[in-house]
Amino acid sequence: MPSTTGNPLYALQDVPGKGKGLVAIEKIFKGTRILSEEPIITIPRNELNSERLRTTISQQIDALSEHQRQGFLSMHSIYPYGNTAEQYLGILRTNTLPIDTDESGGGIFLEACRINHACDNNAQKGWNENTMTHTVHALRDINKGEEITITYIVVLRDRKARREALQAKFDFECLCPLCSLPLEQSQESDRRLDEIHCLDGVIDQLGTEGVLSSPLRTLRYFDQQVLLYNEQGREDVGLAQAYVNAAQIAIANSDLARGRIFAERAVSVWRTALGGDSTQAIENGTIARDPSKYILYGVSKKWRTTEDEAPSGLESSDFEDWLWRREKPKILGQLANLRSRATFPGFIDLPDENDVDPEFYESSHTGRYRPRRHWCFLGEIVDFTTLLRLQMEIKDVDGTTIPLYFYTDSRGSELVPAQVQKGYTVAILYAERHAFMFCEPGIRHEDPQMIKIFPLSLHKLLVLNDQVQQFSTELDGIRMCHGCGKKAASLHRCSKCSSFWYCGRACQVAGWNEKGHKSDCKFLKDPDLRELFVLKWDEFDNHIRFPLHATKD
Ligand SMILES: C[S@@+](CC[C@H](N)C(=O)[O-])C[C@H]1O[C@@H](n2cnc3c(N)ncnc32)[C@H](O)[C@@H]1O
Repeated sequence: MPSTTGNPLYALQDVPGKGKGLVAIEKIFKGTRILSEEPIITIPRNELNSERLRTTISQQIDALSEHQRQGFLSMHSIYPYGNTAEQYLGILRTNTLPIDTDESGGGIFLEACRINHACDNNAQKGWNENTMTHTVHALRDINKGEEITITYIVVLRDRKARREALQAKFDFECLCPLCSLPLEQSQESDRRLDEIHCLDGVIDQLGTEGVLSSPLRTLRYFDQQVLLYNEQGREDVGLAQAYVNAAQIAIANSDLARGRIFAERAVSVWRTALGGDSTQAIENGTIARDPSKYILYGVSKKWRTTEDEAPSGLESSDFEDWLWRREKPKILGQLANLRSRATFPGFIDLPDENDVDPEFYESSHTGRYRPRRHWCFLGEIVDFTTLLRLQMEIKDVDGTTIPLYFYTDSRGSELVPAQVQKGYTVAILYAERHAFMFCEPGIRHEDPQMIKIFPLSLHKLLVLNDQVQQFSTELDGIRMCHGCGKKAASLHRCSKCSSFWYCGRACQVAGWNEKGHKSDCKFLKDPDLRELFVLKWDEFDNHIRFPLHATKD
């Protein structure tokens, strides 16, 4: 049967196991508006009185043309009925699509309501408040003879959750390609969809605080969501929203270059999914043209760039690294850098102990979460006291002072008193943010093997790190002499710390006396400190512990 509105793109046909459905009668290209339709019946938004609701709906049905009435009555209902009023209600409950106006919250559309569900839907439904119509757009190319499908589920979760929701609300078992994947692939897809959902929760919780006080961490979430959408092959409203969020965070932090690109990408997805005349495409188009129009523009100046600062000529993966502010993966043979915020995060960037922060954790094949990589919090002891337990005030790389409480079995007395000194630096593996009942958030330390105190200030440690980066790194067999700065292949290393290299005796003396190696050598002799530099922080097999070199062995 051809479309009742004379739309040449599809026809209403019997679809085995699903009743009727819309089927493409010619190839429909991605982004095509498949239909744009006004409701024949609208459901009042604020009518709570069921009697009045029934009357309003009956009046609308009585006013339908014969053709519309036939169409309405032929729609599927999953509810049994004993009289006409119940029959109408059953059809409405099975078929209503959302409308977003002050007066009405949903409605019946002669054609759009005939579209069946698939969890890997090839089309997107949406209410367009500018045209006051329900629209359906192709999310990908749809072949002639292929059924047009939308999703009935607002948040797409794992297969089990989807199955339960569809059974309960629409009384059918979904056998779409996504639900029919072999077990292993289905589990992979479940993991991705659940992770996207979990990230939505984390992002909601962070709210504007995430945009301003920990923008990089929040941006990582959107980055991860986009990667997951791409892996899943979904280009829908969720992906568009992730780009909108990324644009907002960039622009709020004055990064106009990235803000514009994210907004452009959002517009492109909104256009495909909802059309160029949708409010979403129009509003984000305005931001893409002039990102400084965004209301939160410049609330922080942290990432300031101008609109034309985007690099040109980069390989696509390098461009994405730039766009998402990803830290470059280390070149093999390079040393870990203690200034890397991904590996040595400040307190604000640590995972919250009550969340499964996807930047730090991933689900393993056993279904449990495990760290994606190792990380280590560094903080300098500003003060400490022992009342019931050892407690410290420590200052992180951002200068933020936070409490550290020892909840180890020995309540901190396992530490040698000489190690616990103001001005020394505490390193805590896999640290997480803890909300204490009695004071501001900090770190609750439980496992004695996760902590180490280095006898130097955080500033000194970072300066030493810079030296190590310069003088310990080998590139193509070449190192730099710590004494004179000359680069050569045949240098001799300091036999005490094995970390710095010299042309010969004279350079070693110069390094020792004039360039501070006399004191640095003492610190670098500590194998745990050296391990901080050589550990492969990005490769997680098992948890590491102090002493680090023993873990490695
Ligand atoms: C809004 S109606 C869709 C149009 C309906 N097939 C018809 O003939 O009018 C929703 C109903 O269609 C059927 N349906 C939709 N998607 C389906 C699917 N993927 N598999 C089986 N039945 C489906 C279910 O009976 C569901 O309650």
